[in-house]
Amino acid sequence: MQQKWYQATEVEVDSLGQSLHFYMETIEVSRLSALAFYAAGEECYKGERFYWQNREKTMTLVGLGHAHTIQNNAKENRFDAVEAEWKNITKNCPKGQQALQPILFGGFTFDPQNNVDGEWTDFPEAYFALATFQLVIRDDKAYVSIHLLTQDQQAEDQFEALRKERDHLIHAAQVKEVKTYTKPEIISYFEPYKEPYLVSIDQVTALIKQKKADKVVIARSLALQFKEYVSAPQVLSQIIHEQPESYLFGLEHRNLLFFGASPERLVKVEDGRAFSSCVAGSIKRGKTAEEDEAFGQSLLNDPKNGGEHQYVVDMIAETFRKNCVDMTVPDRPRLLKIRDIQHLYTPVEGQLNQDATILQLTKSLHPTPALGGVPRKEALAAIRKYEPMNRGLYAAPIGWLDAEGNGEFAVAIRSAALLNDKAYLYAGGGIVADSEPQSEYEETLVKFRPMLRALGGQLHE
Ligand SMILES: C=C(O[C@@H]1C=C(C(=O)O)C=C[C@H]1O)C(=O)O
Ligand SMILES: [Mg+2]
Repeated sequence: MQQKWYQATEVEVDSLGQSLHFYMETIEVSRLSALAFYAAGEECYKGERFYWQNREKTMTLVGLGHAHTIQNNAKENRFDAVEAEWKNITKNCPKGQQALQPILFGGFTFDPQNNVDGEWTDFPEAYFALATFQLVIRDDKAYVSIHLLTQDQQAEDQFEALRKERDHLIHAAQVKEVKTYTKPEIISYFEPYKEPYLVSIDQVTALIKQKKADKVVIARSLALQFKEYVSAPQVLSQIIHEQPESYLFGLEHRNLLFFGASPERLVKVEDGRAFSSCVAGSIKRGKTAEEDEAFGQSLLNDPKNGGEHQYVVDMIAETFRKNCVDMTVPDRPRLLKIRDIQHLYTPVEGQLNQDATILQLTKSLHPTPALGGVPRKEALAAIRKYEPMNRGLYAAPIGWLDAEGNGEFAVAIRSAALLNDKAYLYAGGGIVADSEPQSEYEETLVKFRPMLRALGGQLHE
């Protein structure tokens, strides 16, 4: 017999001035493939799906369909607006049982001041969804929830139809053979701003030498054209197999899938404890264990990378100091090794103050000097001036929160936007006074690699 929980609560959605009823039901199901569940939504829920898995693989989340979206273009107010609306919707939700929590998933774009047209045109500055069908796999248990927000007080028929649809989706995910997806076939590969990028590194280091900023993260993109349409499950399956040691994420908005495999946590909140990670300073992996070790040691001892890293530690530690008690920050970084690259890494944690929340921390932390720079204002101005693109969700916070204030946001690097038969990959690096254009360029090539591999390409060394 399946475990089953059903709840109905009344909420007010202020922005619409409406009173809504929130019906939800959660069942425990035998473990199923999260990707197969995602793929089961291919026909009916394209454009309204999301996928998430944390680094430790202890939490996997899939959403199909939108029971409700929270989106806005409220600039610096966007974090508060999302928080207020989510609080309103969930204020009558029963607390205490993690498995029954409705989850809000989405992201905040990197820079709401950026209006450069392209693949991110029309993408909201804050874009979050509560899924109609939510799959959560935690500690080897799988739960599927139905969420329905409606004005109807009598929604039994509607809810019954959703139960049928849920059973159909679970069945499809459980019985279909595990599909093996082929890699997309690339027909053209284009580095749109290679020359301007190299020039901009010199311009930014000049700016830094004139003491107008200390560090600025400059990024660029790579454009791919495929032979034919590429599907979301097809690319997600590649990163699931190829990047197991990273956060994995996919978020659909209309015909765009933003996806990636990031090693970097922005913030996690669990039962009142907050965690962040400082990840900055990079070197490639060695071809042998010995070479890898030697590269790692040289990264740990390199003053230029150490400088890039320290700006991040100082800023995240300062933010935690303001929002937490019992804060811990190790004295020196260690190495974070992932498939294609090694980074300097310093974890930070603390006990959250009463009034601090995951979205308030996200608001304060974004962008950290790992993605923006120091000072923040000057760095953002330099990015707007020297980066001829729109980052969209690249380098931005992406993740989830529940009704009790738990949640996690990753920094959406090692990421790409897929639009039908085209993809745009993004990568950047921290520029400090002694950065050199050619080695920064090569660092971005290494950072493109995870998404390029997933999309069927490879780099000429
Ligand atoms: C900006 C990126 O990565 C960031 C920059 C790093 C660096 O310059 O050393 C390292 C890790 C990330 O914080 C990216 O991957 O695009
Ligand atoms: Mg770097």
